[in-house]
Amino acid sequence: MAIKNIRAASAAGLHGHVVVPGDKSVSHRSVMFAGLCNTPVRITNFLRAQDCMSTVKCMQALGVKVEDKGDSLFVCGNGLHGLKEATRVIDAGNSGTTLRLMLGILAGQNFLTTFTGDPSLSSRPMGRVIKPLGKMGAKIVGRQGNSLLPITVIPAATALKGITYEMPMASAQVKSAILLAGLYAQGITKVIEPYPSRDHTERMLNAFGAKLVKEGNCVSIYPAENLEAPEYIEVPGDISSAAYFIVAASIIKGSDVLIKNVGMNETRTGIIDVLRNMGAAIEVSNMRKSSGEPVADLRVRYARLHGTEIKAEIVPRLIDEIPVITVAAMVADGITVISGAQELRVKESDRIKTICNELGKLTDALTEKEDGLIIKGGSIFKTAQCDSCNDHRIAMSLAVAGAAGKGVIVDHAECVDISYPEFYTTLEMLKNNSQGE
Ligand SMILES: O=C(O)C1=C[C@@H](OP(=O)(O)O)[C@@H](O)[C@H](O)C1
Ligand SMILES: C=C(OP(=O)(O)O)C(=O)O
Repeated sequence: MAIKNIRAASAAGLHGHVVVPGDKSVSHRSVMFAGLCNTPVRITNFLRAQDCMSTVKCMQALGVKVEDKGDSLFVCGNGLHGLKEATRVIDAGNSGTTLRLMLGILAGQNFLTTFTGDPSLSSRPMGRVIKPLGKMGAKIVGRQGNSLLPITVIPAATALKGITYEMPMASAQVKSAILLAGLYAQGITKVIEPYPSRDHTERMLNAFGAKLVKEGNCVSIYPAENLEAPEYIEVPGDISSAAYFIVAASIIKGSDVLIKNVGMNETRTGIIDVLRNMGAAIEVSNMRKSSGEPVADLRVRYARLHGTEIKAEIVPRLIDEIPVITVAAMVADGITVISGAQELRVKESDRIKTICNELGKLTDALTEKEDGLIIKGGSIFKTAQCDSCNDHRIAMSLAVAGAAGKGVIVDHAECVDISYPEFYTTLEMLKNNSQGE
């Protein structure tokens, strides 16, 4: 499936209900942290997509037993100090989260590990975790002055030491890598971020008995002797996957869609705040907790949207949703300006460029800025053949734009398998449901 032909939605719009798959960030962490315990952990609603499977293979290579029994994933580790040296180079695939968090876990081990990855991951900056881990005493080397894959973690001569680190960017991956290394360090490790990023690591480590203290944008972790897992973890639905249907239902006339079991952690709900601010009709109901994370059902109906301004402080709360928010802004009345989003340049693709080049084939509305975009709303959609550039979030955003406009052909469409393998089937199902179902 190298090419996918997405047809425009009918005049009836999108209808029906969707249960989005498990959250990617929480799935990664569940298998990593469970693998650092010495009692078995059952994980339900684990995201079986390529990125999370990279994490599973990584933990298996380090001696952790992970078994998929259909409805649940069973993880059985050998304790916080029980990881074993892998016999081969470990492939982190396309997943930045896998590689960066694993570097944090491995920084304090007394064995050697070498990582590789796909061409996209091999061009993404890793100095942002290697530098602070180096300050803690870790020995990590890589290509291009210890900044790119392949990367080797060398056993450190002495124990890691806690540091206070002021992060130059708001990044949950960098924060998490340092906090994980902090579990193995002597003394307290403190991380300060410019703006709050997703806090799944802090919540889950806390539930596993680690001592963390949060004060504003600063979080400290104490060294741990061991981690104690709950018997089971239920992964909430991924709001980043729900985002495509939240936007599609908001911009396709006649739509009325119910999205069930969506993770509502407030470090992730920036998209709801922004779309509501643009006039979207999003109703939240059935708010509850799922293994320490808030979840809810979302009813989204078509509404006329207007342009907005998205600034640096909210960007970490919606970083992965900016490609699809751009699609909403292309339809909205007036101008939308996105600033402070330069982190998009170091994702699976340079997302600012890819958005402008590929979504730009469907409209004249987009202007590139160094740190974001200017989007002229109310634009006429054309149809075109566009390239996802092997970036899953771009592929799904192109599909939403095609469904909302005049259709689109997506090249390298199969990359949705990174985070949402059932995406195209679900979109077609919503398009085919008759109105008032
Ligand atoms: O910690 C995580 O699970 C993630 C953090 C974000 O990356 P950064 O922390 O690099 O911004 C996000 O883009 C990525 O999809 C998942
Ligand atoms: C940036 C993403 O993931 P990662 O950094 O884990 O590759 C993403 O899923 O959009």
